[in-house]
Amino acid sequence: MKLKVCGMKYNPTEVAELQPDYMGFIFWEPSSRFFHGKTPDLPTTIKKVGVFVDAAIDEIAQKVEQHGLQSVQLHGAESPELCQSLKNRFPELEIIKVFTIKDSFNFELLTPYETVCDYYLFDTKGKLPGGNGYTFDWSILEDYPSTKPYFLSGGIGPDSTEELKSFLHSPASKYCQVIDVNSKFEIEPGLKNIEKLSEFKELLTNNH
Ligand SMILES: O=C(O)c1ccccc1N[C@@H]1O[C@H](COP(=O)(O)O)[C@@H](O)[C@H]1O
Repeated sequence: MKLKVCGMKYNPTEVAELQPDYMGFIFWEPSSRFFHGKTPDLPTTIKKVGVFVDAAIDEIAQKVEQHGLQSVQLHGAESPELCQSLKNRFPELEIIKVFTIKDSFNFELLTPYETVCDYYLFDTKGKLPGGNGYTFDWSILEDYPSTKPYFLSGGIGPDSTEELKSFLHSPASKYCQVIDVNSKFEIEPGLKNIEKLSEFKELLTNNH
């Protein structure tokens, strides 16, 4: 099982030393984890993800080039057309389209995105577009109708380990490829708790 650590701000270099598979930088200004400045160079084994919320395609494209992003996480109501345009401009770019879940989810919403994105990411619906720190009922994913790999996200923290272990051994996780963590591994927004992340990574490695 792969790991994405999102919301880099104050200590990305220490996070990179843990060798997660993905590291996310939030390019949505209202976020307390908004990243400005130069992103660090990362080992080639770590994909650099830019997180956007309803940004214009030119802004996304500019950030892809400026920061050498390998992936973009589209966390708003981005259309399938926007995803397709990004693919046309950057054929190698991984496109992760986010869908938020509350008590239930209409999986038909995925259909228009099946051919235009590489991954889905399931997060919990909350007041903010992301980074709310709440989990959703993962058993909803028992009805996942696609074969596209997905990221599991939303409020996953050090206390989620037992629940996560049981999810990862259930059929609902068949297409789950990445566990995405953010606010629950922080000392303050954007400052990640390296010790807790290291323990969590160990758990993921030992379970898959
Ligand atoms: O973290 C933020 O501030 C944020 C703002 C806008 C869009 C996405 C954001 N974070 C993403 O939200 C999910 C879940 O985070 P959490 O575990 O609930 O804190 C994660 O993918 C972050 O990338």
